Amino acid sequence: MATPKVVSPGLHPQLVKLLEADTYQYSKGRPHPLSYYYLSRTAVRSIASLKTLCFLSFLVIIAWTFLSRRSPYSNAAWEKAVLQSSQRQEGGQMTVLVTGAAGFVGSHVSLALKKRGDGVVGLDNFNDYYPVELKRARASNLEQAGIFIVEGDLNDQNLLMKLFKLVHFTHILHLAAQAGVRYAVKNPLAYVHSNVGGFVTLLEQCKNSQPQPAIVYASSSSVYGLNSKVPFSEDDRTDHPASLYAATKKADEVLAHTYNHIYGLSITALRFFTVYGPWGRPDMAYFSFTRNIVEGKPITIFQGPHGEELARDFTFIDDIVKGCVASLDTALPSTGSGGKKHKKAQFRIYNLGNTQPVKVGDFVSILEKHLKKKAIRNIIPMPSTGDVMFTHANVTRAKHDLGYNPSTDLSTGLHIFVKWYKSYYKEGAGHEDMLKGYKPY
Ligand SMILES: O=C(O)[C@H]1O[C@H](OP(=O)(O)OP(=O)(O)OC[C@H]2O[C@@H](n3ccc(=O)[nH]c3=O)[C@H](O)[C@@H]2O)[C@H](O)[C@@H](O)[C@H]1O
Repeated sequence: MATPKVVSPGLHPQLVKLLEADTYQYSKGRPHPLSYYYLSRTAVRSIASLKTLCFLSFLVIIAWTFLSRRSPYSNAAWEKAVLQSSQRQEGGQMTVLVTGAAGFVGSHVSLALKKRGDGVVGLDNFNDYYPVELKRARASNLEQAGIFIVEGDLNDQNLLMKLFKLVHFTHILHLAAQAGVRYAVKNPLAYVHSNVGGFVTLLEQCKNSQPQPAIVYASSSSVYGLNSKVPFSEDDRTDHPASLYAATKKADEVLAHTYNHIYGLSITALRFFTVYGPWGRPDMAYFSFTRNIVEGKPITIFQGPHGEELARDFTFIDDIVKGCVASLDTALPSTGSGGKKHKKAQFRIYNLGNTQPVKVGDFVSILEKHLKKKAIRNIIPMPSTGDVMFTHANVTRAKHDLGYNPSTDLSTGLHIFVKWYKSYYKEGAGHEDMLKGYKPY
């Protein structure tokens, strides 16, 4: 092939040299090292490589930022905080993992355990079932007491593995759950995820631990469902749940039995009866009714099919805390290792109620007295969202085994709650905005 002629009159000699060199590629089949073609290709390639490098660096920075936010548990500071929180102080006998530590019951029991010297590590996913700011505020109380809350989900096997590798927990107080009876109609899978999936993930981790911890966990009065024998005793039938929430709590009880039977895990189920008190749950009636009465808004009171009033065995938080602590103190060690049970392990179920059911209308009257304000009562037929007509605990077994003795009557307990509510949500305290726009299901 003939070499193309480069005509270059009047051009700068350096440019002529380059243009001539550019023809080199035609004759030799490859670009001359001085050609435009070669130089421009090289420049383009360098720019492209630089671009790729910049893009990759950008990806790395994004991934690092994302992972470091999603997995705060991968750094040394996190491990130090967990270890510090797990340290026992003088008088402490156990090292407890409290799941749901930023929750209502979890935060109270964590503080009680820490106060007497036990090592306490919290775990909570800070979900937004009700305003998260309240959970953050509880968590900040715990932080001040030296309790670190790991932020993560129970279903995260890697997180649990890492946590159990770092700390030898003697006890697990498992209170994390998707709570609320009526919301289960709206979001059933949230209950399956937390109450069934999360519980099994935790049991799996405990079963594999060496040595295995003893487990105390929250069941619910709702497992009695349509049971009509009063008061409710632990041996009564619990196979007629009225809500999906209750069904998942019943599932927990049978799952717990299986792990106790096969793997020797020591397990105690506590059936809580409508727990109320300071730092409580905004989705529950005592809280939302208080808010509405204070704000002059109507409250909705459910009625049975023949106009009957519903009744609950409302139980004050301090009594529940005592029941939880006594259950941990009396829990025997698990008996398994290497995925096998070596002898029969402890399996217990207790009612933790107040033993004095109160009709919802009377409970509202007590609230009115403490709030010094009348409620606007809107009475409607009970919607078919899983409520039961009444609950009433027989606590003979808990009394005998745990020394459980509920001592706060509803009026005293609501007085304490109202005092807390008024100081926490007082105008200007900055907390009132937390509840704005929130409406319990
Ligand atoms: O012991 C339990 O196992 C459960 O207790 C709690 O459920 P409940 O007993 O339903 O409490 P809560 O909502 O305070 O309603 C109280 C009463 O007010 C009635 N109620 C409620 C709302 C309303 O708008 N109107 C009304 O009449 C209502 O019908 C009821 O009669 C926990 O939420 C739950 O997580 C679980 O732990």
